[in-house]
Amino acid sequence: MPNKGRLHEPTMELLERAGLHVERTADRQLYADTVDPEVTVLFARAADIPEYVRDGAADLGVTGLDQAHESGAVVEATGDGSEASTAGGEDADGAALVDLVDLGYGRCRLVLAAPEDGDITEIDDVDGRTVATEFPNVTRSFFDSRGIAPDIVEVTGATELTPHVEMADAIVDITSTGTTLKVNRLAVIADVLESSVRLFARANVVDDPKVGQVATAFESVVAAEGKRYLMMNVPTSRLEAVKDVIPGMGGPTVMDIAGENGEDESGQVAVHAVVDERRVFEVITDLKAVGASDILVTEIERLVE
Ligand SMILES: Nc1ncnc2c1ncn2[C@@H]1O[C@H](COP(=O)(O)OP(=O)(O)OP(=O)(O)O)[C@@H](O)[C@H]1O
Ligand SMILES: O=P(O)(O)OC[C@H]1O[C@H](OP(=O)(O)OP(=O)(O)O)[C@H](O)[C@@H]1O
Ligand SMILES: [Mg+2]
Repeated sequence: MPNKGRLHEPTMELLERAGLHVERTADRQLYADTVDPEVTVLFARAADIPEYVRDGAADLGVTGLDQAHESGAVVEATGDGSEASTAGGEDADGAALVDLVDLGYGRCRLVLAAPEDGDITEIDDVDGRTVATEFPNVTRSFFDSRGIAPDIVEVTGATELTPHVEMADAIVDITSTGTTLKVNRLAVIADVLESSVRLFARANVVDDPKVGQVATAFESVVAAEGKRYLMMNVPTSRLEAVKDVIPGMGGPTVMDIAGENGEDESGQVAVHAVVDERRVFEVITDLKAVGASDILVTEIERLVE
């Protein structure tokens, strides 16, 4: 997993929520045990993680899809039936990376951009010009597949500066909010790649049961994201109206409320349901209107579907 930078914290949080508590003793420690004796965590640069996994130094890796492509790996999709895709050149040693789970964070686009008021307005204009990037392999294969041959200059950061100091005519760089491009007066010419952080495995470990367990645990955290758990009391006579308000995932769970003798004396049932967090406000208003009371809203840590 990433040792620093923007991907470090969310990845640590993901491991915690997935139940894989990391037992780290020092801040700069580069490997650590987890509560699972079969799972050890290595901390490396986001850009190096695909190489660790392809080499077999690690079996699984958490990093951006952009980094996987830049490493030159063949990236195979799983689970969603989509075709395996390749970018960034051939996988010489045959060590493909399997994209197991889209973890949802680090969402960004790799784009071709050029000065707003310059003479580059479409991809073809870049032919014979200079493009600066932190992603030379992805950039080269993007232009190769279009029969365009710019000079590619590799930089390690602050790429947006290069067109203003005559180092490059255009750039291929990451954008998410678009702020950095805008303040540097650069316009998007074309999309190169969409990326987010993924759980990758080396192809030859995909069938390992432990790899499956980690993937399922990570998936359950992603599935719980943006969901809330609602608990409430409902008069039996109002149950159907409440069910109409919360269609939920396979409908709500309905339980008897035990009275003193273990019998339902209140004429009420307890109803539990999973609701999209964006709908919570609206759903609570509707639930109260149809007679629900004592409504509790809680976060969901994991959701194993
Ligand atoms: N602005 C951004 N928004 C969303 N995701 C991003 C953004 N910048 C980078 N990423 C994702 O994070 C990955 C790691 O980025 P990078 O290697 O630049 O590390 P960093 O966390 O930005 O740290 P630093 O730039 O200080 O080395 C990228 O490959 C990309 O997948
Ligand atoms: O569209 P925005 O929201 O502005 O984000 C895009 C910027 O974020 C990243 O930079 P980062 O802060 O990681 O610095 P770096 O260039 O040194 O990696 C990326 O390289 C872009 O410069
Ligand atoms: Mg960065």
